[in-house]
Amino acid sequence: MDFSKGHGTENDFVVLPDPDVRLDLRADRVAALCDRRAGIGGDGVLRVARTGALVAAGVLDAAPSGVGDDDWFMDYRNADGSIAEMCGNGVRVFAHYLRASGLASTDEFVVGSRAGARPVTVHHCDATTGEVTVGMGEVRELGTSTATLAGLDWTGLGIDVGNPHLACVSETLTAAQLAALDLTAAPTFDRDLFPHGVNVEVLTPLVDGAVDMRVFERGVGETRSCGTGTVAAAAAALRAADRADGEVRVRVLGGEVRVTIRDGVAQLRGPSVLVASGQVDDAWWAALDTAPAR
Ligand SMILES: N[C@@H](CCC[C@H](N)C(=O)O)C(=O)O
Repeated sequence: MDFSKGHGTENDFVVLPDPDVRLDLRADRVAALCDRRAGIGGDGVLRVARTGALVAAGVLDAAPSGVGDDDWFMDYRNADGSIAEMCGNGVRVFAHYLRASGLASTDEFVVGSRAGARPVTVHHCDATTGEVTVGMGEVRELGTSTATLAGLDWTGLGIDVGNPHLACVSETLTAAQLAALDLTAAPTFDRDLFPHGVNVEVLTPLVDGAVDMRVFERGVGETRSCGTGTVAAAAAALRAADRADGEVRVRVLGGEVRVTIRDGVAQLRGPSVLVASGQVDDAWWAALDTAPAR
């Protein structure tokens, strides 16, 4: 079984090319692959499959609107094996992988996701590095809510960008205070507003077009970046500054991305790095079937 390993602003993924959907990506197998000590390690898995093949295999009920059977589909899984609708950093790595491996032959194409079609533009690509803009679709505001994280209460804006976020802008928070927060424990949040869980972002206010952000991701824990989270953060930061549209540079632990929001629709631009490729050992993969439940 071939794999590649890549990251977008240090949000890292195991990329599994599986065009015809032969792999059974059970949650325990995904978690084993993402294990940083006993597996390859990653915040998630990106299965590279044809949309039609995922439907035929019963992984998807139907192709999402705007996604054709022959389009490549990013079948995204969180490190704990759960399925999420979208991954903004993942789409950049996915598009870079398709282009670098020759599976995509143009710089503009559509990537399928459970949240719908995500058009990408590959600005630069070689075997190792890429720079990609993703059309992230509609930014839907869900209203104000609160969460407890790092022992503190945060008020934020619930935002749906295909997956759920609570983006908390603190007007008094400095970058140094943000860096000092302990984000090891999972947040508590309003389960009525977020029945399927939520990704929680904490960020500084918009200054000179930029914010600093940290994130606790559903199904993963703290990550060094979250692309959909940066879109939610940008939307919340603009809203806190009484604006709806604009461009925001979002600084995360793993680097920086650029989010543009116009008329409620977002674009995300940022880097991708492909760091390794190889083969998952067949015996290790097969032994997962007899390993005790994790
Ligand atoms: N890291 C991703 C988001 C991955 C999904 C998220 N953990 C969820 O469960 O919604 C990104 O870059 O957007």
